[in-house]
Amino acid sequence: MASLCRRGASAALRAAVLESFGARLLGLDAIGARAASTAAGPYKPSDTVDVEIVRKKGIDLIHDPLFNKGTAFPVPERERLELRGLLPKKCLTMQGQVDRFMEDYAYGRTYIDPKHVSDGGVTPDHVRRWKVLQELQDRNETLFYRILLDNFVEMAPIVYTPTVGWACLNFHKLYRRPRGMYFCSTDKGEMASMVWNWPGNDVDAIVVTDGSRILGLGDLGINGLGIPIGKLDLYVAAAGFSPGRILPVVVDVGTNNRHLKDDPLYLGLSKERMSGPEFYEIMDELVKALMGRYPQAVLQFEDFNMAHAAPLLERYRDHHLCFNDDIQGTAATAVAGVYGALRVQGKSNKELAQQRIVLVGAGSAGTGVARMLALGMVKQGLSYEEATSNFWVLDAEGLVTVKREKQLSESVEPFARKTQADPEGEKLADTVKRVKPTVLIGLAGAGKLFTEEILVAMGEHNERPIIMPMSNPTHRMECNAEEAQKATGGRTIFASGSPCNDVEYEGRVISSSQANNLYIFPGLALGAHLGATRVITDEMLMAAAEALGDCIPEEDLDKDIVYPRLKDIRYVSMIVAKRVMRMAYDMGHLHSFAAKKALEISDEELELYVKDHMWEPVYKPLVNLPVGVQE
Ligand SMILES: NC(=O)C1=CN([C@@H]2O[C@H](COP(=O)(O)OP(=O)(O)OC[C@H]3O[C@@H](n4cnc5c(N)ncnc54)[C@H](OP(=O)(O)O)[C@@H]3O)[C@@H](O)[C@H]2O)C=CC1
Ligand SMILES: CC(=O)C(=O)O
Ligand SMILES: [Mg+2]
Repeated sequence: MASLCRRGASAALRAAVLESFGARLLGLDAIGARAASTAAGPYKPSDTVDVEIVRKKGIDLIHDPLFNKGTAFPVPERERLELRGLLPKKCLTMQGQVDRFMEDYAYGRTYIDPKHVSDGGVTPDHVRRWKVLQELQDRNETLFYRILLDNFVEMAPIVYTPTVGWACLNFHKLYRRPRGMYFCSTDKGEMASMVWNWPGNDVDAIVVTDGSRILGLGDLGINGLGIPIGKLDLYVAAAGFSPGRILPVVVDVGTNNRHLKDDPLYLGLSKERMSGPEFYEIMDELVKALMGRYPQAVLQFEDFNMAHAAPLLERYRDHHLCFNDDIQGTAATAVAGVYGALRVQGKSNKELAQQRIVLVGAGSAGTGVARMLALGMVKQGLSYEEATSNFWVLDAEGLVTVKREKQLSESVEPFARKTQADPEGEKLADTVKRVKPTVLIGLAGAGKLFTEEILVAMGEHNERPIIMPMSNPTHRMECNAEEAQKATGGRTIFASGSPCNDVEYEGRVISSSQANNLYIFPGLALGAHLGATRVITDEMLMAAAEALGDCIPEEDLDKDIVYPRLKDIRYVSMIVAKRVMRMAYDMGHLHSFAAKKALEISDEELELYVKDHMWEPVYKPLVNLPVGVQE
């Protein structure tokens, strides 16, 4: 069925769905939000207001961030839940709390010494804002997510890349209170019982890392837990997972980061990283423990190094509801971005098959992206071998060819160049000049690889070069938007892993887009979770990629924007989830009876189904009161 957002589709219908999202984002309470969905379709609960079951009272309730409302506890709840005297007299509305918080967030009272900020692209003010937000999350999650969702464009770079990179680098110094679970190789044999220490009986999404390749920052050991936390913040804000039903996990198998190992403040194992069969034994036990207690949860593997990322995915993907975000989420993101860029050029998805793609970084992300773009070309009629011949892939040793002496990994091997014309180990600049690619993608995490010379060459060979420096965080990107536009006379269609400002060039403002898997993983996981799909297949990922591409409004394509606006992230996640569920259904992987029913009725019905299963950051009543008393 046609997407609501496809070019030429009914703008009015799309606007109506967006508007109904907007109504929620603008602060309709639970009752109002339900009324909105009631008007639109049959997924309506009754007129009664659900009372949240909370087993705590008094100070314990205030100290539980999942239920705490702080100064917004209404008088009846203060009376019935033994809160009187524990809070200032004045009861604020949630909006009143938002206003107080935003003042602190925007102007700040904490001074951060610039010398404590070591990560390029992250300023002391980013760090201050990150701290203010963390403190709020530790106190009151509902308010935190309300604010994060309503200010997503401003705050995603704070809770996520690039600032989360700084937080991971400094995690051992910043650690104050626990969030998520820590498993260690020394816990071998105990994990199945340890997992029962987690307080939640229901978990819908788990993100796990071993910290071995955090963004482009390398091995950060258990400091890497900041990434599952940041990713799951986006699960909640972007896709409406419930904050009480997510679980960030780090598995400590040592670290090869000498600085951390030698640092007395480091909180993980100070020994060399484990590998080989021992590593897989630990992972098998961990996955079994997590899935044993939470068999319905989606498991996202995140930021595992190249040696383990693909093998772990292959180990579990056929019989677990899991995916690797760096390999698969990034791949779907890149496909959507290239489709978007082709449409900016006035071309259709079909012309993917005609692209010549140079891709720097032959790791988990790079080879995942190459494979999925190749599968996209296969969809347009090429054989897989023909498709792979459109790629030139480089790693730290230069162009990868079949002449490479060291053994190539299974994921790189299909992309190794086979012709005499392709010199083994060729430098990027030479490859770009020789091959004249239409698309240049960076996923090496090595900083400024797209030099002026390379960018100029891209501009010489293409009327509208497509340039995607996708590495993270900001200072590991291959180039920034300004460099790309300057070198190509403002003609680049640009998308980067971490956010870049739009560029002013010769009196024009040229848009920059963000090519980050944050557009895919929340909606993909939501679709898989709601559809109880049990596995996540290539077809579901391709459906997610196409859905994402279709979400770009016509008027944004005219401004060279190749991804949807971040302010519409919940809408995007809903569309991605919907298309993932539809594909799962077509492939016989949709096992949720309710989702199947909604899907069989109509596309709109399915959208409402997805929307109504998204958690909303609004205060729910904690005691039974007549409707209206809560606010
Ligand atoms: N935008 C997004 O959504 C995403 C971005 N990323 C980013 O992609 C980057 C890579 O991630 P991932 O693939 O998992 O990492 P890996 O460690 O698996 O792979 C890195 C690859 O880059 C190559 N490389 C390193 N230095 C250079 C260099 N100087 N010139 C050319 N190639 C080089 C490595 O080659 P060799 O093996 O020879 O050392 C390797 O092939 C990170 O910065 C990460 O943040 C990842 C996922 C999503
Ligand atoms: C975005 C992401 O997943 C990464 O940079 O690793
Ligand atoms: Mg990642």
